[in-house]
Amino acid sequence: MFEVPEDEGAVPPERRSSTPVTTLPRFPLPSQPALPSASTLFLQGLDQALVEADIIDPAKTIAIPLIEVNVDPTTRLSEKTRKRLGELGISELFAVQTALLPFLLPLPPARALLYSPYEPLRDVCVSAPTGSGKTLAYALPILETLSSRVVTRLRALIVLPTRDLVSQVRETFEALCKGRGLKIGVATGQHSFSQEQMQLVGDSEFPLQGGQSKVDILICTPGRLMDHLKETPNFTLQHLRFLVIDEADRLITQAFQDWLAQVLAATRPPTATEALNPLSPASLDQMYAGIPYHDALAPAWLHLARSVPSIHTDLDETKHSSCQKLLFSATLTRDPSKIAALNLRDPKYFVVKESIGEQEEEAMQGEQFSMPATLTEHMIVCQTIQKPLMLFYLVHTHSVTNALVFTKSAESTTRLVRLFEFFEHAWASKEGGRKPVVARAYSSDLSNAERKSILEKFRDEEIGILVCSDLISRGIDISHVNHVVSYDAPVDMRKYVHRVGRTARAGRTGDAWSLVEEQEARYFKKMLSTANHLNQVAKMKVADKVLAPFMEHYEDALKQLREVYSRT
Ligand SMILES: Nc1ncnc2c1ncn2[C@@H]1O[C@H](COP(=O)(O)OP(=O)(O)OP(=O)(O)O)[C@@H](O)[C@H]1O
Repeated sequence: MFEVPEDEGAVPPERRSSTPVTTLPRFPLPSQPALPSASTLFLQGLDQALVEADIIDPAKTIAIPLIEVNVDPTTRLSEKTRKRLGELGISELFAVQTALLPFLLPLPPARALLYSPYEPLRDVCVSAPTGSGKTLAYALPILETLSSRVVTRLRALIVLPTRDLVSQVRETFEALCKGRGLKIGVATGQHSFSQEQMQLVGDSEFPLQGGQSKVDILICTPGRLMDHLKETPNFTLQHLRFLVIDEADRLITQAFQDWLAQVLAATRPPTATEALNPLSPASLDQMYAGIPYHDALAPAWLHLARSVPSIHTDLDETKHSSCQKLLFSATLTRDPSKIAALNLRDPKYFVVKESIGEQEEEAMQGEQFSMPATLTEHMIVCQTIQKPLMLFYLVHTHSVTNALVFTKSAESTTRLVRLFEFFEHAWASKEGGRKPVVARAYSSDLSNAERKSILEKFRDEEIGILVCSDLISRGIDISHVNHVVSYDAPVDMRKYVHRVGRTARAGRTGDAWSLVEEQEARYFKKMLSTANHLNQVAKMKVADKVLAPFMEHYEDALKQLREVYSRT
């Protein structure tokens, strides 16, 4: 039996033996491995490409040279495009554009091919602050790449969550592509389905394996895209070179008709087995009803052509779809399960944000949001009853006009506008008959034509305050918005980021004000602090005596509002 070695110091002197005891060698106690850092733990399970994202400094710009060279090696832009940008008043590339253009426009320019079946192109995910120029970051590479096309085919598809955004992005493309011969179409359901079909594919008498298109670039909402995929003869995505999903985090969570899976499937060539299986949607018989010839199939679809004898050899290389997926958002999800649904091909991530110290990075867990550097944020905690007063106070003490005011519903939007009008008329007459500040509601209750006209009036500064629901919290670009007021506090950080991002765009300054009811304050602060953003929002206290001058007119306005509602 072994004698258990004892620590000499722990044995009383009377029990210590004079003969040395043979002790077993001591081994170090098992030690705990050092704990991984908080940021390492957070990154576990994330796509490696996301971990290795390219971080781009938001302050980075590159001047667009006007010298006469065909393709400028730095910006990768052709002379025609640089000239056009100059005419549009754009003289430099913003940070997100400085990174995307070289990546998407390879040198020499001849390599910007319309098809790349043997060298699959890498997909791209971009997270960049609101107003940082993401639209041009994809519109410019699309324009430059498609300029080399001879035949019109549907080669770029841009999917956006709302009709308003579709028409905004269309305007950008039309301005940019002027004189370049590229045809741009939209599909949002604003026109009748047959009208849209005519505009997109024309008169399709008989099915063509290669499809048919009257547009090179299609900008659409997912719902109408699905309708065309299912029901428009000869509408095909096989020639797509670019699939852009803008406001990607919102769109990929929209389950509508399983739109994403269906669109992705339509960009992939069917396997030979799928093509021969009469039950498969990709079946040749179903698709082409036995038409014996093909009409310009995309390279990766050529095996479907019945008129082309398919002789397989060991040297055959797999042909890939040439479609490159580009995902954009100011709040792009880092949730691996959601990203997985996109089936990205060797994705490259670009993140535009201030680089921060290692220690700060360490302290950050969870989703990170980067805001425009030119944005100033405030929060005012108040009682529910005081919120209208706070709005009047902001308008008349902090000159909050050219402002978007966000409420939680279309109904509260209408009510607030009525109250504001009653107050404003009384207040303006008190101030010697000056013109009252005009407020209008912008909500889903209005028709398209009404919404368009209201937005135009707001752009022309005939309307000073646009009270709206979250319908326009994403993407809408109105340069003169100086203020954003969250009259009802946003319920999550994403909403907050997109709302406040309607101001401080393209390097301009802007202010965001959040009115937070006392009972919501804890939740709101927690939301900001989880996003490591609490310190960036200044807390403002507004004393009762500052609000007192507005009180009388506010009470009058409330009385008038009550009368209106009791009558209706
Ligand atoms: N290089 C540039 N020079 C000057 N203005 C630019 C440049 N790039 C974009 N802009 C302008 O900046 C504004 C914001 O651009 P854009 O709408 O693309 O932002 P965004 O990043 O998509 O924002 P959001 O996330 O809110 O949709 C637009 O008015 C656009 O014309």
